[in-house]
Amino acid sequence: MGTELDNYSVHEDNPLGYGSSLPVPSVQEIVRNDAHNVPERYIKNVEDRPLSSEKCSVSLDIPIIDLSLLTNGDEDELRKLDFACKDWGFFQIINHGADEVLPKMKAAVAAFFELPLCEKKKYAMAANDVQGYGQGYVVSDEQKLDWNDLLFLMTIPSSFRNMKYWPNSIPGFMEALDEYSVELQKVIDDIFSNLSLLMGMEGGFLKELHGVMKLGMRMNYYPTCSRPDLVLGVSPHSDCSSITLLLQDDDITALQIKHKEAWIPVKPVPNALVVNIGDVVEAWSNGLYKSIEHRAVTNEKKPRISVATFVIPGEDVE
Ligand SMILES: O=C(O)CCC(=O)C(=O)O
Ligand SMILES: [Fe+2]
Repeated sequence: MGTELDNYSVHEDNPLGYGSSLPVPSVQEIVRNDAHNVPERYIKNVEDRPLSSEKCSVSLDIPIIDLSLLTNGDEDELRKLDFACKDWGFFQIINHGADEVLPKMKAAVAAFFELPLCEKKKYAMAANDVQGYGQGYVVSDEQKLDWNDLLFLMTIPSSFRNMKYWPNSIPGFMEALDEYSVELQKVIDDIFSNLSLLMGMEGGFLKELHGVMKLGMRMNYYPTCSRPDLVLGVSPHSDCSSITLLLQDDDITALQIKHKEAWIPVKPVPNALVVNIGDVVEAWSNGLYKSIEHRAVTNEKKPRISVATFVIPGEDVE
């Protein structure tokens, strides 16, 4: 199982210590040149394909948590959150207060991927970095690749920003990321204060446990694929964040999570954010809350955009 943002040691020339990636072609460009081309390197081994022998169940939905109820101290909703973290490791939040900025954020990300390749390449990930435009964590020439292009940026704290990766030709791009980061921080505070209560701690406990809390945003672009049965948008992995918040298109079901040995599709709820427990909270909760394996599939009809925001504790945190 691959894990986002971990399994790497800190290098002197790699300020974030998240490792580095070999350059591979833009999938968006492969599809633009020939919509029917699915190069060998993207074709998963039979057992790893989206519809391999594993059960695919469509009858279950992950829990939906009303964040406004939680902030009003609703005990039933708090119990629901506890169940969601234990039994699913995933939930969707509604009434989170960030609705207004979501379309702006989606538009900013879409505008970036609409830029011509030569323009996007100005922001290409350097060999020793994870920030920038690229194709994820490629460590070997033999590795099977995912059907996905991405732009990864640290947004908070601003001292972790590397401005050479921030597209400056898109009006409103920085404002959208700034606003989205500010709104998400409030949502994150609310979630952690409720998780702290569930763990029998003071409301501010888990937030403080992070030390310097950082936000890293992985903006994903999944082009259409003529053979969605052969490829994966993102291979199965768990996030090594404390929690991750996912913004996704309202009309495409692509994210799948491992639940009781089956891959369960996460049906988008308009304006909701998908939240998942990462490896850090799994450890902090002594394994009570689960960091669940997930993956994304592709489709033939419509490209998809998602933004995964990883909440990352300070380096010195146990
Ligand atoms: O796009 C998705 O639905 C999932 C993305 C994801 O899991 C990630 O970026 O870590
Ligand atoms: Fe993920």
